[in-house]
Amino acid sequence: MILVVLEHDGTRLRKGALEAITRARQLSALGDVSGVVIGENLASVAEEARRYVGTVYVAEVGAYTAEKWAAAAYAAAQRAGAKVVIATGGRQSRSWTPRLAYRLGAGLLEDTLETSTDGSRVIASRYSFLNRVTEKQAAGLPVVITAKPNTTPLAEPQGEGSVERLSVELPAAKVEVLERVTEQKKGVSLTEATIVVTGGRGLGSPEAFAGVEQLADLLGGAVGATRAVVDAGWRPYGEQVGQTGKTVQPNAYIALAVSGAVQHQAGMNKSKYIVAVNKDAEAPIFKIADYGIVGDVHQVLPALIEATKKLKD
Ligand SMILES: Cc1cc2nc3c(=O)[nH]c(=O)nc-3n(C[C@H](O)[C@H](O)[C@H](O)COP(=O)(O)OP(=O)(O)OC[C@H]3O[C@@H](n4cnc5c(N)ncnc54)[C@H](O)[C@@H]3O)c2cc1C
Repeated sequence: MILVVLEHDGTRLRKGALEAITRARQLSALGDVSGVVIGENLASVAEEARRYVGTVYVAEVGAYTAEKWAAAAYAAAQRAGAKVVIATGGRQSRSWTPRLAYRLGAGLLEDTLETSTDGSRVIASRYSFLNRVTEKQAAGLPVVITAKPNTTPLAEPQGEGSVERLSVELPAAKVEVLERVTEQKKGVSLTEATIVVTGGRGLGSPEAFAGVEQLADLLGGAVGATRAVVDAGWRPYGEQVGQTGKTVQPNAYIALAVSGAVQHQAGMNKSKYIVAVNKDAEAPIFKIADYGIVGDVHQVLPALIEATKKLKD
């Protein structure tokens, strides 16, 4: 049996959960797929989840702590008899999956780009050594895997699974959460956005990002940035797209004054449509772009904003 720990936002499954289900289905030689939803008030996510997996285990354990998530995933893995556990890669899973792997006596394949099986082991590729190297790993069973977001197609619903409530033995908390303040983020999240508008160093200044933000807002998309821009302190690291930043897979990726270095491409080349604006016709980004405009971004971006406004009116 394969168990997928299904990430959600309290109401719906996140995109990363649908990618993790695809990963599980790709390993179907190792068993059927079940899932677990962990958190509080899980009725609606459990209902959605059962359209994707055979059994959905529901672990009502309250607000997040790494100990609770590890305990809930462990209980679900035991109940399901799972030898493979798959979760979405990210900050949160980096803290609870090692605990789970330890309790299961399992290997841990972290932040994998793709996974397959030779029948008895899971083979995975991932970036390592500060993302300078792509390496291939193999682990026997049991194994815990995290899948780097935006590397895998989203799963489609498949039938009607059952829902089972899980009783979880929670460890005594060693750390108490005294207060939790959630940042009110403007706009959509970069990794979940269907449109991403990314600005590169060729914009010339942090102020020029006002136009990037405006276009992203008009299109209902998110703002991305290259590492050159982040290193210069123009934009926060959370917006960096690429090998050492986020991987995105939107329907449309608009790259403004971005050269398209391989390390940047590693984070966006799976986008459905790529649109590039660059004054240099030889810029590498044009090699992967579906639509390209050779021109000065300071003229093209205002024109794009005006055209988008007109289309919306
Ligand atoms: C180990 C490692 C990891 C890395 N990880 C990442 C990563 O995660 N993400 C990432 O982005 N990079 C990463 N990099 C850096 C990467 O190699 C590039 O240096 C970076 O992507 C370049 O950013 P850029 O395209 O904004 O800048 P540049 O390469 O300087 O490109 C600017 C572009 O703007 C164009 N331009 C200039 N003025 C205008 C104008 N007025 N109008 C239109 N176009 C204009 C230029 O023609 C040029 O193509 C990494 C590098 C290493 C070594």
